[in-house]
Amino acid sequence: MTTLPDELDLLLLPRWIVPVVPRGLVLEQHALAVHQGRIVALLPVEQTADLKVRERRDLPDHLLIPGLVNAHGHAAMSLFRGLADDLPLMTWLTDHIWPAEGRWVNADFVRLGTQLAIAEMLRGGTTCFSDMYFYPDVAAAAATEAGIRAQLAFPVIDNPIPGARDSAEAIAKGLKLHDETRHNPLISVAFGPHAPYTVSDETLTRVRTLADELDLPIHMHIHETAFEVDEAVRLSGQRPLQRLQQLGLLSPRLQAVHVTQVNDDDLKLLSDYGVQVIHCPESNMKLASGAMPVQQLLDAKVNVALGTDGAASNNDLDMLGEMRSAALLAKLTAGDPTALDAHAALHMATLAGAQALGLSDEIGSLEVGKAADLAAIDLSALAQQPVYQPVSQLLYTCNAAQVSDVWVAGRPKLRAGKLCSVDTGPMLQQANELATRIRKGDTHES
Ligand SMILES: CSC[C@H]1O[C@@H](n2cnc3c(O)ncnc32)[C@H](O)[C@@H]1O
Ligand SMILES: [Zn+2]
Repeated sequence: MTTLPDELDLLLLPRWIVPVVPRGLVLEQHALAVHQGRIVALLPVEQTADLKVRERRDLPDHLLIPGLVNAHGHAAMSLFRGLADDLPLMTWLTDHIWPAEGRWVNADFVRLGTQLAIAEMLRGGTTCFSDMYFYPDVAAAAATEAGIRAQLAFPVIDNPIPGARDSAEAIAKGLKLHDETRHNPLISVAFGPHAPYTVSDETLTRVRTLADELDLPIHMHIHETAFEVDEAVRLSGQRPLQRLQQLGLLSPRLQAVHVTQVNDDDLKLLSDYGVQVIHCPESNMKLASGAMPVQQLLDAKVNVALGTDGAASNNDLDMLGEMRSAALLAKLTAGDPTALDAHAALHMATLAGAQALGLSDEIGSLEVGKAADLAAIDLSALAQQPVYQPVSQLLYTCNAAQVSDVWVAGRPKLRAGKLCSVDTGPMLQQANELATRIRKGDTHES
């Protein structure tokens, strides 16, 4: 047994611990010890009596789990929450979201929207998120300041975008961000080619070459709707996944987001190439984009992570709610109530997310040596009694409101339901002032 430090930074004593590895394990009468930002022990409570600790937290009604990993979103779009609802994807994007982005998105917008999204995510137990949005350098700074883990997928599109005149400039800026953040333990950077229908073969080839050279992930919306796939077949005779295979993009470093359209050939490609797949069930349902065949993918040994997508299409960033939606939708899609059980859904929202983002050596499960990214959920509410199985309760009765405490790399971010060191007042005031102007169609952007 490894020796513990003379004095531990933190000792947590929750009612239950679900470490996610090994799958299905629920520990009672156990404690988790944290030192210098890392998990240093998971041990029976009776072995903790003589331990010297700086802080000891009793969590008598709580379930301790790994921090949730939101594997896909557009954080700053929190400022567009509710702007355009109940529409299909392409109408939503082309008639509402893209015009609004062209008019309103600048560095200040991204700073405020990302700060707001981070506050919401920490409040709901998310300790790591993947973001694909404009001004990724600004989003990286907001994440660093808040002390949350993030993957920034810098956007690459064959059109001018806020913050970059063309794809070459977007790539140059993205690689600069990669260089500047290489020593930042909370930040990682990925290529973010938006979607098969907005990025040319030439640009995708450039992305693939650079991603191979630098060993960086590629994060992309793929096979989101039947329309996307049918249009690609109509125009080129190929499904997007076939095209990406030809261009050399399929690999375990590809993070394919949405993937609601999967025929047998697609399934084989995803499985053979070890592509990471990211499921966004609520966005897919709200835009009626389609339903990912989750159980089929899992049966084919494809890693499936979970994401909320942006707040403009979800409309929240609540990963516990997303887990429940994923489980319910998987059962309906498979016609099988055993599909995506509670432990499988928790795995999807934690370790599978970490694996998809290339971070599973560091986060995603409660194992000695991993970073202390943790969430405690209070299961004492009336509507949660009695508790036969805490993970069942977590999945089928909880949402963000029951998350009580959150740590990232051992640092407290939420304590007894209150965000630590974030004053949401000014942020909310600015967000509401901006929303008033957006609603009125104000043309002045300062
Ligand atoms: C290149 S920055 C991200 C870009 O993507 C847009 N977006 C948001 N949600 C979706 C979605 O579900 N599918 C495709 N594109 C989406 C966002 O508005 C930005 O323009
Ligand atoms: Zn998206």
